[in-house]
Order: sequence, then C-alpha cells, then structure tokens
Amino acid sequence: MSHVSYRDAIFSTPLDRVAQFSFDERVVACFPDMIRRSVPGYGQILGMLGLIAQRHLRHGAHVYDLGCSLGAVGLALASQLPPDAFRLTGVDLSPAMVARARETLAAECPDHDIQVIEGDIRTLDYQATGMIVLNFTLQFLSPEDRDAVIARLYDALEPGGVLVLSEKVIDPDEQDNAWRVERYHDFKRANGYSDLEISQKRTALENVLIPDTLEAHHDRLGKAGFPRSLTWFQYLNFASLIAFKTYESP
Ligand SMILES: Nc1ncnc2c1ncn2[C@@H]1O[C@H](C[S@+](CC[C@H]([NH3+])C(=O)[O-])CC(=O)[O-])[C@@H](O)[C@H]1O
Ligand SMILES: O=C(O)C(=O)Cc1ccccc1
Repeated sequence: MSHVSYRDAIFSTPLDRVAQFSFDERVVACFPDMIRRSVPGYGQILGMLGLIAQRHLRHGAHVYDLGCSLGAVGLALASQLPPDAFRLTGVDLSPAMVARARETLAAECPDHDIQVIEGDIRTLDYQATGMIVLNFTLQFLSPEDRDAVIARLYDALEPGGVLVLSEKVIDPDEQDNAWRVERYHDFKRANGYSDLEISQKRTALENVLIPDTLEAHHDRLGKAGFPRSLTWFQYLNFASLIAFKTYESP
C-alpha cells in the first residue's frame, strides 16, 4: 500500500510544554516532507549513494542502512542500481518507522532484495557487509555509545568496505558556528517553517540530537580502526563523511 506524506505541521501551534522529539506515528506521517524541508543536501546525499556503491561495492554484496526511517537509502539505491547489484538490510528502533518502511519498499521496489528489521544499532549482531550507511542516525545516540557502535561497524565491514556517515555538525569556531546555524534557520524559513516552528523544534531536539564536530567524527573513525576518512559533502551545518576499511581504496 502506498501512502501520502503529510506536510510537517508538528510544531506549528504554540505548545505549553514542548515534549522531547520522538520518531512516533505523527512524525512518520509527515517524515518525508519534514526531512526534505529540514535537512540541507538530503536529496544530493541520497543521489550520490548509488555512485559510491558502484565504485566501492562488490556486485551482489550486502549493505546496511542503519536508522533507516522510511527506507529512503534503500529506495535511492534501488532507483540507481539493478536488483542483482546489492542486498540491503535496513534497521530502525521505531516500530512505526519500520512498519511504514516495509510497506513502502515492498510497493516501490519489489524486485530488490531489501529487508527491514526492528532493532537497536547499538546491540545488533552485525553480519559481514560491504557498505554501511548511517544517514543522520548517529547524532541520536547518546555520545557515550557512539565510539563502541563505530568500532563494531568497522569490525563488520569486509576488506574494501565503506561507511557513509551523514550528520548535523557543530563548528568549533563559535562565530562560524553561529553563522551556519543562523543561515540554517534562514534555510528552514525559506522552506516554509515559521519562527515558532523553528524554535519549538529546536527545544524538542535539545538533549535528543547532539551534534559532534567534524573533527570528533574523524577522530572516532580513526580510533575505531578506519585508516582513512574524508568529508565528501557539507551544506551549512550538515555534512557527510566516508570512511574506508582499506587505505588503498579508489
Ligand atoms: N539506537 C537506534 N537504533 C536504530 N535506529 C535508531 C536508533 N536511534 C535512533 N534511530 C532511528 O534513526 C532514525 C533517524 S532519521 C534517519 C533518516 C534516514 N536514514 C533517511 O535517510 O531518511 C534522521 C532524522 O530524522 O534527522 C529514526 O528513524 C530513528 O528511529
Ligand atoms: O529540523 C532540525 O532542526 C534538524 O536538525 C533536522 C531534523 C530532521 C528530521 C528530524 C529531526 C531533525
């Protein structure tokens, strides 16, 4: 069954108390609209994944999409690569997301081998894999859990494998960070969000989405064993990195 995606109006009316942001049914119903209007470069990042897979993934190899939400990474890869090019496992902790992702993927790409499991990426028993995508997911884990997850992902990757890590980031320079955040709010305003929506969402995300600096991400990847990582995309305070299991990757 296919679903309409509603316009995100979750923070549009004044709330007495802004509850912590969670990936519940209400967010699921408007998620494609929310993420497209709230994440600069989201579409460009998805559009590049097929090209990255073509360069780095052995034909037919396995891919993990961790924190898959509605399965956008699987959909993007399936639109760019034939069914025999890869097998994908999406993982998400939110039952509402998983249910909707399964329906969407079955309807949109029935010929591709894509499964979705409800699980926690901190404790999952990982199988050997050729490519791992964390598209705006690590930022929702508590900071003390992040090193161990990245280390486990390094172990799961096969030789020649790659990890793509997209995140909201903070700039260590306070003035530069303020400029990025203010222009990000301009970006949201230009995409139809009001000042009230911007400020209430910001409150809801406090202590829920905790961004690191790019340097902290590269350091963590290095500590986990990745011999090489680079920032391949940045748009204001949103960035995407790629880490290579093997130094001599193309
Ligand atoms: N411990 C966890 N284990 C599994 N999933 C988790 C965990 N914590 C949070 N999540 C899940 O991570 C996802 C983050 S959204 C990813 C977008 C998607 N990648 C996309 O490309 O459209 C990003 C955003 O909304 O900014 C949510 O679905 C959570 O349920
Ligand atoms: O809207 C924000 O402020 C963000 O940082 C992006 C986002 C997008 C979807 C869910 C949570 C955060």
